[in-house]
Amino acid sequence: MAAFSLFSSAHVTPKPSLHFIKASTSDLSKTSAPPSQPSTQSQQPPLKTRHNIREEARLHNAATTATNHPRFTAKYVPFSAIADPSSSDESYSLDEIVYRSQSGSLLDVHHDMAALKHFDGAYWRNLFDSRVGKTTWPFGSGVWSKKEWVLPEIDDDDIVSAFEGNSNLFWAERYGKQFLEMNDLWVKHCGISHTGSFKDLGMTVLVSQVNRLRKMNKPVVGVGCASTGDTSAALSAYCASAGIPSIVFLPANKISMAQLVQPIANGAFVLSIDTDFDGCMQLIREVTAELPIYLANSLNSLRLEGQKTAAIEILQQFDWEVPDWVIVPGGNLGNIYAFYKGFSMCKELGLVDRIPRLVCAQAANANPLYLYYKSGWKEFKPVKANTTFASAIQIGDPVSIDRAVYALQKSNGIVEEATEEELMDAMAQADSTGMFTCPHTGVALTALIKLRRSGVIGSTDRTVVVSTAHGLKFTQSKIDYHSKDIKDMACRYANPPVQVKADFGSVMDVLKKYLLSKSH
Ligand SMILES: Cc1ncc(COP(=O)(O)O)c(C=O)c1O
Ligand SMILES: N[C@@H](CCOP(=O)(O)O)C(=O)O
Repeated sequence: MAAFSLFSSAHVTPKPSLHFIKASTSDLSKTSAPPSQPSTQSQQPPLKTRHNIREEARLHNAATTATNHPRFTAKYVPFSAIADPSSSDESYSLDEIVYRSQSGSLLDVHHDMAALKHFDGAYWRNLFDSRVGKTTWPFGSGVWSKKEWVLPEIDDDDIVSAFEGNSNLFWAERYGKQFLEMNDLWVKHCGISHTGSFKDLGMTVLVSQVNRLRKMNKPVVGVGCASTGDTSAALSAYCASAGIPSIVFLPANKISMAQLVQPIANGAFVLSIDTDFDGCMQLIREVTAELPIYLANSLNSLRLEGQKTAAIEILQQFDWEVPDWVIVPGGNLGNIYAFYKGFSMCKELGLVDRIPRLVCAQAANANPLYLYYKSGWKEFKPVKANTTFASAIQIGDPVSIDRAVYALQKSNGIVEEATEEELMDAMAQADSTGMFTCPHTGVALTALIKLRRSGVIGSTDRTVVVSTAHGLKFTQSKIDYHSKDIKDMACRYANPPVQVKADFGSVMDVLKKYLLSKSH
């Protein structure tokens, strides 16, 4: 009770106003500089006199803030109005604490596209390319290197970043040739990241905005999420780095040990709740409506602004050539929309002339989107999600269902599903060619296998599979598979260790047998 009274004065979430609140004059002075090329090495002070990269950014911004460039801005609009933002006058400043529109629909971050269009596609391509691989604050991050398209108005000093993004786009040469007769297959390793999943891309944006809100004395005491393990890991790491309290709701016994230990190690307040992810999501929504805890799930559209940069990055890594297909595993369904948004902004702003076809891949044990797609988008029914090795997508009532449908319809997309055996076999096959994938990537690879077999994806189609988490977070599933310790699963690609006596003869015998099996 005492704890409750602590919050009573800050208890009420400020009422969303109908109109976008213009930044105050003091805010204006904080707005980002117009896009400019980062200083070259020779313009920088010699290493000895450099303070730190935040200070350098401050000095640089002070020197380059000019008035003859358009000011880039962004605001929340109802998701239902994204196709035609002028059809609704409902909008909110990103400095408001609001997650839903008046009618209860999702929100979207809408950028002032007219201002961004003052620069042509070549300008943006060159600007983004010029920032890759540098330590210039905050552009060393793959997310913040696209700052003008993400959170254009945030002060560089408020940004909380681990220089996330810029993840490896891996040419899956052997996997493609050996299993799929493909020569242009790529895996975007979003899991090779600070906390081991793509969630870092969105969380740097959300926690940076929270940092700004707290400096503005907005009522945000902590940040909270429901999670299947990856969102909570990212939230707790970024909050810990900024000194902001984080609160995570986890479904008891439904996430991997490696994921569970991440928020614990980063000092989050961890609630293990006897329900599933959908139950935790419901609870965090109720709690964040009552307490000054900012909601960090992808229901909050800020997250998707960071996640969309993975799509821009893919185009950049292909030297702005557009792949034919991008396959993304889907759970709460924010990410598939984030990819669509990244690609479509690149098209609208002239960086590329088309967008790829998107495939969303679900586990058959948690497949509400797949069922909806198969019904011809007639009727959406949430499902009770069953246990799956792809535990991070064990979600039956995805919050971003409308976003996902929009993304798929606009990209001539497809939804596929993977059984437990299919996803584990696909993961094991990929690993056997040198990757170390997570089961969710196994779901995406299964979608690819099915679409190749049916001829929908051709052998020369340039295809990107999005790997969403690091395999090291899911070692128990690999141990079970390679021990052939999974009920009703053949584990056809298991590679268990060979027990051998500690004498030369026994070791030679097994080695000769092995070498013989490899010699033809
Ligand atoms: C590893 C992993 N892959 C895929 C997903 C699916 O992403 P989304 O919820 O945005 O559909 C999640 C989270 O849900 C995840 O943690
Ligand atoms: N896989 C997610 C589930 C929640 O998704 P979110 O993108 O809405 O936060 C997780 O790791 O928690």
